[in-house]
Amino acid sequence: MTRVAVLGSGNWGTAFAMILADAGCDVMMWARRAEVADAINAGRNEAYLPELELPARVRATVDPGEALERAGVVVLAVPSQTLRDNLGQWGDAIPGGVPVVSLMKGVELGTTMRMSEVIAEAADIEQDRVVVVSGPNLAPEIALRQPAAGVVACRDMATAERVAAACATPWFRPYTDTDVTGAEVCGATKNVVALASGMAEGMGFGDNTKATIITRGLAETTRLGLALGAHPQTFMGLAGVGDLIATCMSPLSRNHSFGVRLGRGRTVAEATAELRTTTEGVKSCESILTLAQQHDVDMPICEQVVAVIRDGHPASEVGPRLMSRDLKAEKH
Ligand SMILES: NC(=O)C1=CN([C@@H]2O[C@H](COP(=O)(O)OP(=O)(O)OC[C@H]3O[C@@H](n4cnc5c(N)ncnc54)[C@H](O)[C@@H]3O)[C@@H](O)[C@H]2O)C=CC1
Ligand SMILES: O=C(CO)COP(=O)(O)O
Repeated sequence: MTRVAVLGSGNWGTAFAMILADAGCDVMMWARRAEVADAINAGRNEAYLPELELPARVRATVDPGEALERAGVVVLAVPSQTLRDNLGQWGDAIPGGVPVVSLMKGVELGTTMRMSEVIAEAADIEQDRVVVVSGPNLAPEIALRQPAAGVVACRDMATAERVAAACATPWFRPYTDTDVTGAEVCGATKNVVALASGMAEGMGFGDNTKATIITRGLAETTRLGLALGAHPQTFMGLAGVGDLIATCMSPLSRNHSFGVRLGRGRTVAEATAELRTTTEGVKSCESILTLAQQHDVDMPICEQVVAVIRDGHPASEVGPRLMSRDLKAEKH
């Protein structure tokens, strides 16, 4: 039986812990706050997923050393922008040789590094044992054990297979892959596209508009990914199209909900205060745009999301700006 450490006891850490337990693993979670660890040990993470009754195999502690002790797999589920700090605090306690799984969907501000790169650098982990899990996996639906699939990507296929085996259940189906870069670019960028899709919804636009944003969002995600060396097929898969559809259309997505508020005229500060949760695209839009500029990649939707979020432009200006650009061929 695999013992898994899940570092981060928020929405996705908790839902993924349940997947692992359902797949037969013993799970030890690390929580920042004692009341969260206590609640998990009592069977329910009241602060994040109160409706979910956790399997008895899921336990929690506030001591990262205790969580990581004897772990055969380590899973990281913290916000992208705090990951480096988190690893600074407990990265040394990660056991040697075991797979380290990133559940994060973001790009680090300042460095423009993907999460696997931050993990490798900050915790001195070989890239061959860094694994990325991505796909259309909204935590509240996962917590209800609704059928879903995801991608488990690692440069080393045998390591991807090992992690896939640790999280395969009758209702969660992991597909293995070796395209870590593609999975990460998809996961981070779809949050930015979901902000744009949410803005459109908040302004009262319907499904044609959202489908247009999703499809053109996929085009710019693909351009960025290919420039970074990703495999073209990844963008058509679960981490690409799959997660774009889920996140851009679902009211359960925090990025989508944040965008809806902006579309209704709220400021970034107001939307942040209303939602009070991790909304990765709000920070990563800027680092993704910088990454695109570094690689001379055109990302007009991302550019407009940055104009609204960083520069305070009204969401109502996004549509006219995108629609009035020079006409071009679709496959470009
Ligand atoms: N919630 C979802 O449906 C999904 C989330 N993800 C990704 O998983 C990652 C984590 O997201 P969630 O679990 O939803 O976030 P969350 O906000 O629900 O939980 C974040 C966890 O990180 C911990 N944490 C550690 N250090 C922190 C710090 N300095 N500041 C704030 N929190 C800190 C928090 O205590 C909390 O346990 C994100 O990158 C997100 O994009 C990916 C797929 C699905
Ligand atoms: O990544 C997710 C679903 O796959 C979760 O999306 P949000 O972070 O927008 O809630």
